[in-house]
Amino acid sequence: MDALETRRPTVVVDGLEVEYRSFASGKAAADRPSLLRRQRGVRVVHALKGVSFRVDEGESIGVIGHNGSGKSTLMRAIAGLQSPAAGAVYASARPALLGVNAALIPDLSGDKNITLGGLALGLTPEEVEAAREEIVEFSGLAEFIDLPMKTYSSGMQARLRFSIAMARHHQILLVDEALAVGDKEFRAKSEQRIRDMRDQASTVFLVSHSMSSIRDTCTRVLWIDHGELRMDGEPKAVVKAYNASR
Ligand SMILES: Nc1ncnc2c1ncn2[C@@H]1O[C@H](COP(=O)(O)OP(=O)(O)OP(=O)(O)O)[C@@H](O)[C@H]1O
Repeated sequence: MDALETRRPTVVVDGLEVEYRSFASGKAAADRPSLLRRQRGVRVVHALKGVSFRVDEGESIGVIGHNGSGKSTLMRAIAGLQSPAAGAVYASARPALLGVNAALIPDLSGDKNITLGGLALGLTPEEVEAAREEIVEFSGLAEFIDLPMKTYSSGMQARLRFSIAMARHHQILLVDEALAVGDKEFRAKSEQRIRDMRDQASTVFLVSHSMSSIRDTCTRVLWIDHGELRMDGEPKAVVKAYNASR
């Protein structure tokens, strides 16, 4: 049998379109009569315009593109948090989105947030206890773990979130820029963890503006440009083309 035929698809994105509608405000909108404002003030942003690709188990997919190109929207749509205006997303398991904005409670200590985050991920209280030491160690925050999370820097908060999320095996993991805020040492550790997950046949999506993270971690790269899939291929080639376009 051909090697391609033995690979199992984990995520299929088919003609995905996403639109955001929002009301304009400010002087231009205020100058118009209210009825017109409602009609004319609606802004429609076509954030994804017919994106299609298929991902197989064991692939780690880098997602790159300029600010506002639609990368986070794509992650949210794959996670099921954003409904498509057209097209569809199919996944072999429930994708877990790890973003810098994942909800933990700032007033609670890092330690209490480990409990909260672990339970939110679907771990049992016993599994949270079993994982606690490793989470604290991976985060490198042992001396701060009893302090409220709001006293942490954004990098420290991101480290804790990433460490909690990694306590559970995910068949499909979406990482949106979480690595960018950690320091160099933590980034190297996190990238290794992502490679390990890939070796365990999980599928990882990594959104990043760091081309070195993308090259070191991913087996394939999607370049999203103005809501369209501009290039899909081998990391070195896609990163080179992207850099040349800037
Ligand atoms: N909630 C929203 N309401 C209206 N427009 C939105 C919303 N979220 C995103 N957009 C718009 O959709 C487009 C794509 O945004 P998205 O956040 O997916 O881009 P991105 O590639 O992740 O950007 P960045 O690299 O800056 O994080 C942008 O034009 C943005 O302004």
